[in-house]
Amino acid sequence: TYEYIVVGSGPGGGPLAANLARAGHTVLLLEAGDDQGSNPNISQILNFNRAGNDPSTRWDFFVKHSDDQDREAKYEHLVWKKEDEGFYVGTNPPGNAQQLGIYYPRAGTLGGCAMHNAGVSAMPPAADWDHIADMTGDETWRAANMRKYLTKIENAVYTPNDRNHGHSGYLTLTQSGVNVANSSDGRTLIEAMAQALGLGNVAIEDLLKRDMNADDAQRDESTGIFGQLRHADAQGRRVGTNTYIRATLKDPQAFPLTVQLNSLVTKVLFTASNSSSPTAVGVEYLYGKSLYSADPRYNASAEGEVRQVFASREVIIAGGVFNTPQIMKLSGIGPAAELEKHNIPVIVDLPGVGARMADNYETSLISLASRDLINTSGTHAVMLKSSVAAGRERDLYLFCGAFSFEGYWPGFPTDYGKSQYECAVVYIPSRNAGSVLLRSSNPRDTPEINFRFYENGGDQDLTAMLEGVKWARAVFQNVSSSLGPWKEVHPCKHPRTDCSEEEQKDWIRLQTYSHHATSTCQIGADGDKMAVLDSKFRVRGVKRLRVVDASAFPRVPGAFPVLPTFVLSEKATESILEDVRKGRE
Ligand SMILES: Cc1cc2nc3c(=O)[nH]c(=O)nc-3n(C[C@H](O)[C@H](O)[C@H](O)COP(=O)(O)OP(=O)(O)OC[C@H]3O[C@@H](n4cnc5c(N)ncnc54)[C@H](O)[C@@H]3O)c2cc1C
Repeated sequence: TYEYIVVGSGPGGGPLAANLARAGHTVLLLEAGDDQGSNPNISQILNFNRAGNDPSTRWDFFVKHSDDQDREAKYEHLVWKKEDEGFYVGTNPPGNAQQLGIYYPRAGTLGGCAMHNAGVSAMPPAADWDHIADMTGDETWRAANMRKYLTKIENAVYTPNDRNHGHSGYLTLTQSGVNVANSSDGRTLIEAMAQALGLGNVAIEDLLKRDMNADDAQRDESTGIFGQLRHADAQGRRVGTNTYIRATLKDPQAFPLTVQLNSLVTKVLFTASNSSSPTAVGVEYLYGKSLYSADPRYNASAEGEVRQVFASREVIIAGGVFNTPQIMKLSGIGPAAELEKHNIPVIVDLPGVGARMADNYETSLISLASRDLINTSGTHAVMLKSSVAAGRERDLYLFCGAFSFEGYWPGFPTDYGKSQYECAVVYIPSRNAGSVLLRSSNPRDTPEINFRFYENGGDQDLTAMLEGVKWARAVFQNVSSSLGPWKEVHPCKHPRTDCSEEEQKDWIRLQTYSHHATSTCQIGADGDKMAVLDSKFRVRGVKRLRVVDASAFPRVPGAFPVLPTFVLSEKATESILEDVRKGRE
């Protein structure tokens, strides 16, 4: 028995477990994967594409983007399983290949997806935090209050003298900054972008030092070029979940944290399933390597050992956006009809579990210069406001550089050679139309995941994304140097230059990808039957159970969810410790 059991070690659960232990509580952190923190594919942030393909951390999910079979079949990187068990990627599969779906990577490892992501670290607009305060009436969610969690956890080495940032937290943030401008070709392109933004003779170095997380009242409306921030140190080593957990484990006398790896939690244990207020008392898990079928090393005949462990204070679920709702449903918390279909006894009928999933939409403009680009390294960000931007906030986040990234599939990304340059376009406002449903009651099966892209507000969203693409295209066309003429790879494939807006929108609609899913166990208002959590992360209808991960956000926070999830973890720590102080159950 431990005081707290935390399930999952990503940016939600990992720091929370460490924080509770640092506050003197006994904590068991259960993680389905193992520790690859010393594997260079994982530990060096710029190896993120290698990390995403590394079988030692990879969890392969295959999802749908819509309910429309024809549309799904046109996705250029659709994944199939061949007869020889290998993957085929494309729209013309060999005979007898089985359609798996659209690849959506997750990391099943100590540190969660913060161990294979690109590490881009952006605070959301104030409106995203204020939305939670407005919905729940809990004023502690106001953006003005949430800033303190960022300054507590961050070590903003890129801005050492800025007192509105923190410099002693566990989360080192670095900026790709001026390196990007060190090559003449990179510089030429950024200068063309500055020109397109009407920035006149501003020094490129100054633009690349702009802080997208500045504590500035105008921040959410300010557009233009920014340095890309990452949770990594100056040597490019990933910093965050894994490093913070390891640092906490170094002093077991002071910090009573136990990390149990290779432990797939299968359900939460309750006092009595027929009680009027069921109380979480522990979890059941399978102990063994690669027990989840998303793991490429999965072997169905290795069944693992069933174990139980108990919590005297609370159980906290932080399995990530797909696994948290799966664990909740397997435990009897979810839509009653779905649970009954799988013969799972209902503890609480909570229809919001696994519903209203959201994600940022992402597309890309890739073009090939007329010659190889020289010495271009790194990426920078450009934030824009489209014509459909709600209120006054910027709604497009572009990251540009000499790379190609077109979404995910086993073996991603493509490489169009040394002349490639891309601006990836992330659309910030998100829609909640997706779902995570149980395929079966077997905890080793992956759930059925459907994002239902563009189901709500699609035209408006596509208009905004196309504007991002058109902006980047105009930059390429206006670069006055030996780099042109450019050959566009997509959306308007060279040699065509006359694609209509509708054609381009159709291409974007079909080929949009994503990797920032959130909101499958949302915080919501009292009285909202779809709300899964209250504003203190407590699961409604049961006692001593919380969810602390990206599932909890009512919508995707800004353009990139990882930093907000680190912040959320800090807020949850405070809520839990406050209950201890006040002697609340
Ligand atoms: C390829 C990729 C790139 C990304 N790039 C960025 C980026 O640059 N910037 C950004 O802001 N965001 C990025 N993201 C998203 C971001 O990393 C996630 O939003 C964030 O990690 C979510 O944190 P989490 O704690 O909710 O869950 P996760 O990070 O998914 O962690 C969940 C953990 O729980 C464990 N777990 C799951 N089920 C069980 C179980 N049953 N028992 C025990 N353990 C379990 C998993 O193994 C995992 O370690 C990216 C995501 C992906 C997939």
